[in-house]
Amino acid sequence: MKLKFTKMHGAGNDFVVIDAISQTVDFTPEQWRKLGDRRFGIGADQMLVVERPRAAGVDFRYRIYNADGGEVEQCGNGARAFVKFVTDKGLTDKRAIRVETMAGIIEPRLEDDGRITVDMGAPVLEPEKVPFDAAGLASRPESADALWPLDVDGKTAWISVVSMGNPHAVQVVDDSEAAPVAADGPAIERHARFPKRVNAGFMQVIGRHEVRLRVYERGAGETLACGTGACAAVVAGIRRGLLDSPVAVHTRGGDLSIAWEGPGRSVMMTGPAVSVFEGEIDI
Ligand SMILES: N[C@@H](CCC[C@H](N)C(=O)O)C(=O)O
Repeated sequence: MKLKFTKMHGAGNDFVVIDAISQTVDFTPEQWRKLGDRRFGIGADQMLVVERPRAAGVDFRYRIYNADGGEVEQCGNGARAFVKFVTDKGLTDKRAIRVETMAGIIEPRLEDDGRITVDMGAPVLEPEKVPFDAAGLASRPESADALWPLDVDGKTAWISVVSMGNPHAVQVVDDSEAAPVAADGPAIERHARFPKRVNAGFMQVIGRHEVRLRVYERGAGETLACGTGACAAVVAGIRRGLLDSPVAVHTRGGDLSIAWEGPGRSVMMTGPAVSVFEGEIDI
């Protein structure tokens, strides 16, 4: 079949976005992998699928597939791309949209300056719900957070665990550019203590309102930016007493602004979304 798509990115985290309202989309993991493949397909970190809603009181449903073909719960940069897509395609004229994801309902809003703010919901901080298997580990209390010792190829990484609908392990490093993202990222992603695998964040604190962040993403490898990773890192930094809201998060692909007023409150993420080109592929 011929599939119409739009290639987009949010701070360099790139997406193939597909309208599944006007097209039938029911692909195997192999087909998702082909779409995400940078040599044999289109190439993207994630594929985003826009569908009609299932629940009452929401505008759309959107689904997320990693480049490895697996469907996942949440994608922060993708949520912004989703808003630009449905707006540009004339699928809605609302500026505030309610959208179902596998992780629940999120509420993105198109700002006057073209950036998009997403209410990403409240972070989940209980290790077992991330999920993280903490059995037998002694945590190190740090301000309101608990750091967990994770054995990574014989070294100990002290991590915070946070779910933004999807799982994150965040560690603070002295220099994010020198951090062992390529070496340690895959080992953390598939560490036995994370039964659903995990996104591994490496955060350098620049000041109380500013960090640099690199993320080795579950199912995609290191990306130029990770929206939920930025939310999780800021939540961890605030809980550790290192940061105050709002926080500017510098990634290799651009900047995001993250605000969080504390436990039980939503994390608000603001950033760009860009359309790059449209196309059609045989799939
Ligand atoms: N790039 C995303 C996260 C996409 C999903 C992630 N790789 C996972 O498997 O949880 C973002 O911007 O949040």
